Amino acid sequence: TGGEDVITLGNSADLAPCVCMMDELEKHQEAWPFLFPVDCRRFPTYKKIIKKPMDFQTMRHKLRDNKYQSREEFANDLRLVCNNCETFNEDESAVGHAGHTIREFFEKRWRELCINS
Ligand SMILES: Cn1cc(C(=O)NCCN)ccc1=O
Repeated sequence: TGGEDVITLGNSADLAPCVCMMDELEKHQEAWPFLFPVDCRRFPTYKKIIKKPMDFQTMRHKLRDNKYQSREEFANDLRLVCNNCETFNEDESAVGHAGHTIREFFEKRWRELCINS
């Protein structure tokens, strides 16, 4: 009755770095394999092999709908996109190479956005 301690949850941090990163990811030259969910009609085995599909459109919708409780949840969805890509594609394939490029871009830029915010 008013005496309860207010517990502040550190993970409801400002999501501004996520919006900025989402903009940059969608514009990236190597984003093309990840802009929309993988088409399971073109790749019938995808849903069986990849248990948790993720893509940039889905991430953008989660941001819009306030589904991310923290920056880390957002970062982990991007890492899921890249891990799924490595599972399903050869490193030397066009899609596989794009996944490595997007991951390297993300990790470097994410540090810059989060440290200076
Ligand atoms: C992420 N990913 C994308 C594709 C693809 O071909 N996307 C269509 C682009 N127009 C294939 C396999 C895969 O893991």
